[in-house]
Amino acid sequence: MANKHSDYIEESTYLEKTYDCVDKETDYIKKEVDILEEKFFQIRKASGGGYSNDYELTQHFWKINAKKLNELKAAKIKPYFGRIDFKRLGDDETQTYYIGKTSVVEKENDKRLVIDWRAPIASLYYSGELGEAMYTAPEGLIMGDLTAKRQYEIENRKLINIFDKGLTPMDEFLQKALWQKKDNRLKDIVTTIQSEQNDIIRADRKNTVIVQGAAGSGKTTIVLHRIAYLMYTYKNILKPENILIIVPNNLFLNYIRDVLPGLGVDEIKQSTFEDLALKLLEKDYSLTNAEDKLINLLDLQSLSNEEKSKIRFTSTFKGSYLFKEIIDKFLEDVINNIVPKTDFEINDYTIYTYRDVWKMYHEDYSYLPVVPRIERIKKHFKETLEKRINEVKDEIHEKYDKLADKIKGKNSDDEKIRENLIKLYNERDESFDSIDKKSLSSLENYFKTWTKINIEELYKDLITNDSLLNRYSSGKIHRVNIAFITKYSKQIFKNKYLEREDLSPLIYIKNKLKGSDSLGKKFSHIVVDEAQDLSPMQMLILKEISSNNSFTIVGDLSQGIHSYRGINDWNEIIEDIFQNRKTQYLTIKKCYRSTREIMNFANGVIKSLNRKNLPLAQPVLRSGDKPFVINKNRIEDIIKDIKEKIETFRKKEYKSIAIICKTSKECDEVYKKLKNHKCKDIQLITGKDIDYNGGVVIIPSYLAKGLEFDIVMIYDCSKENYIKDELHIKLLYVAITRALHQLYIYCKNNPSELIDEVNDNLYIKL
Ligand SMILES: Nc1ncnc2c1ncn2[C@@H]1O[C@H](COP(=O)(O)OP(=O)(O)OP(=O)(O)O)[C@@H](O)[C@H]1O
Repeated sequence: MANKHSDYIEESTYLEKTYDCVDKETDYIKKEVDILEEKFFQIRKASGGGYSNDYELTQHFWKINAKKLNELKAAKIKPYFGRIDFKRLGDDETQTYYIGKTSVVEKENDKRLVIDWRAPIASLYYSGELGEAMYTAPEGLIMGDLTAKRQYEIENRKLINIFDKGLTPMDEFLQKALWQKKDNRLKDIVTTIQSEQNDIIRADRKNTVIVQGAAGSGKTTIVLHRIAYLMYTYKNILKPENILIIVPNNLFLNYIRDVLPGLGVDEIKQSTFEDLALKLLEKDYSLTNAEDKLINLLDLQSLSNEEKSKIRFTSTFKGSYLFKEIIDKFLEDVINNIVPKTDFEINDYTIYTYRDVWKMYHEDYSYLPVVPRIERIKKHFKETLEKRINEVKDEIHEKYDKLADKIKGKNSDDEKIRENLIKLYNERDESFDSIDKKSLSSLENYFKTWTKINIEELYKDLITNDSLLNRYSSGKIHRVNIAFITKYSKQIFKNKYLEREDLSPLIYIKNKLKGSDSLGKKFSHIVVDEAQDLSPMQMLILKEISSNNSFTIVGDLSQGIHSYRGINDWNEIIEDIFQNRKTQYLTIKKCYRSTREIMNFANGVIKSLNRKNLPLAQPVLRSGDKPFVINKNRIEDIIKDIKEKIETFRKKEYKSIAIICKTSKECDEVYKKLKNHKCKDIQLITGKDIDYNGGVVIIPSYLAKGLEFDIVMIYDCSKENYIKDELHIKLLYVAITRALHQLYIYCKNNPSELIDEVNDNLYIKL
């Protein structure tokens, strides 16, 4: 216990002093907030609700104070959790640093009692070993000697425990955190960030950081902490509205929504790729249901294997780098054929020759994307038209002057000459008039002869046209596959839909033809979670809306249940999309979510994939029950067992229990059956836009991806329901790795081959 520690009295005094400071600071800021709120009221009254500079300024200070007050609220519970003693090379004295979620400063003497966990030196707390140590600060690498590393357990303003690195196992602290029961929200981990996680959180902002992380290794948690770190470290450069997080669905968005505000970061833009894509396209396309394709691929009856493989191929193709190259070639031809091979004429007088226009289009303005280029040329024409017409008129003048000279030189009487000259000059003036009158309409008509650019039509032309795809793919795709792609796409478009795989090529075309400005503002940092489900083409689009290639991309290929439209190898992204420029590839293997037994079992299942380049997750620390595989002859008996287990776990106060099914249809069936058995308070999640409320939930595994539950029961993992193919292996792996403490797998009659192949020492058969 802490009171047996030799530094207990000293540490307790420091804690009291810190609490004192937090209390005082809180009182001070509360008063400031009151004053500012009163000021608000007065300004509003005086300005009658109108805009005022003073109001903006007051609001700015109010926001800063309200944020600090929030941070102090957390500090009031626990002002710090760790400490390091560090002697900088060349210094005589060792300095002590207490580390907390937010800094605490003594106003009177400006003394920092607690430093923020994101401060450069705090990195030593997470990654430094006792002895020689170093960390990176804005001024460069700082070397020195790390003489102590300490953790504190504080409850109700009292010091409960002190752990010293080297004397007590530091894992104890982490163990306690991991044994906690989880509710419906992800939590921050500032007190227990591990060294390999710290490296990702603090990785160079300018790099494209790509992380392959095992299930439960903390990827989601880490990226959120990385954002908090970046916002703190680069507060003068990064604005929250310029940071973007891409998440798989809205359920997931709700699941992570407390973490960033808890770390003092607000107003970060978070979106699914589809929502973002529709905004970039500025059109409200109707999309086919995102999960329908997966459900079709999982259905073991409706489609033949050949059909499934073609559907998979079409999805892969639409998101591939190869398709990007095909689009490039196709657009090159479109762009080269926009300008008609004719002169711009008015009344047979050439205002601009085809050669002039060609030069403008292919040389003078070729630096512009084609749509703004055409606009620029139109503008140029309008600006110079009058001058050009005057030049043409001068030529006409000359022509008529010559004609007049001829008339004058003729041997006719004066009256005749006069008549002819009047006729000639009238003709000339009429011609001038006509040119003037027709100038604008001729210009318009001339541009009407240019090929029209309609992004949607261009895309649909390409993806539904066998000969175009054949021509531009240069034999890289088999004709049979092309025929399927075009037929399949026609069918979707006929029903006035697009599928999500169509969105990125459309944006790509828009970007190519209209330029990246047409995609709106650029982001200074983009985070992609569950990145294995995004295609190379989607990554390319994200790259287009990034101002600097500053990315944090995390995912797990073992969980790539959408691998038919996602990424199968991180090298595809590193080489094709980011072209090896400033990319940093990292792997994290340790799983913090599930017990060792659950993770060993999950590894047994994923081994069936036979992928040598996929590192297995390393289970750490916690040990619990082996997973239970429960075999019943009747579905009714499975339901009864699930019901009994729910009742038992509820009594044990587990906060989150999931029954994970293969599809939403299966979820509906289980839900009805449990209801018939009077099993109450169960939430059914099958669609999108839903928030998990905690407690018992029935959910398909593709929606459970990213989430976690104290107890997981997998419904019907029988031979007929889970076959040995890539999709089923990954789906089962995802379901298993959602469990923190206990896992039950139900099978009707016989377990799936995927379970049979796991070493039977790794689970208990019931
Ligand atoms: N250093 C840590 N200390 C305490 N808990 C941690 C730590 N790292 C991760 N965790 C916990 O492990 C669980 C898994 O984290 P998270 O969901 O971020 O992992 P993930 O890699 O995104 O998982 P998946 O890919 O399987 O969805 C969470 O409960 C998280 O709080």
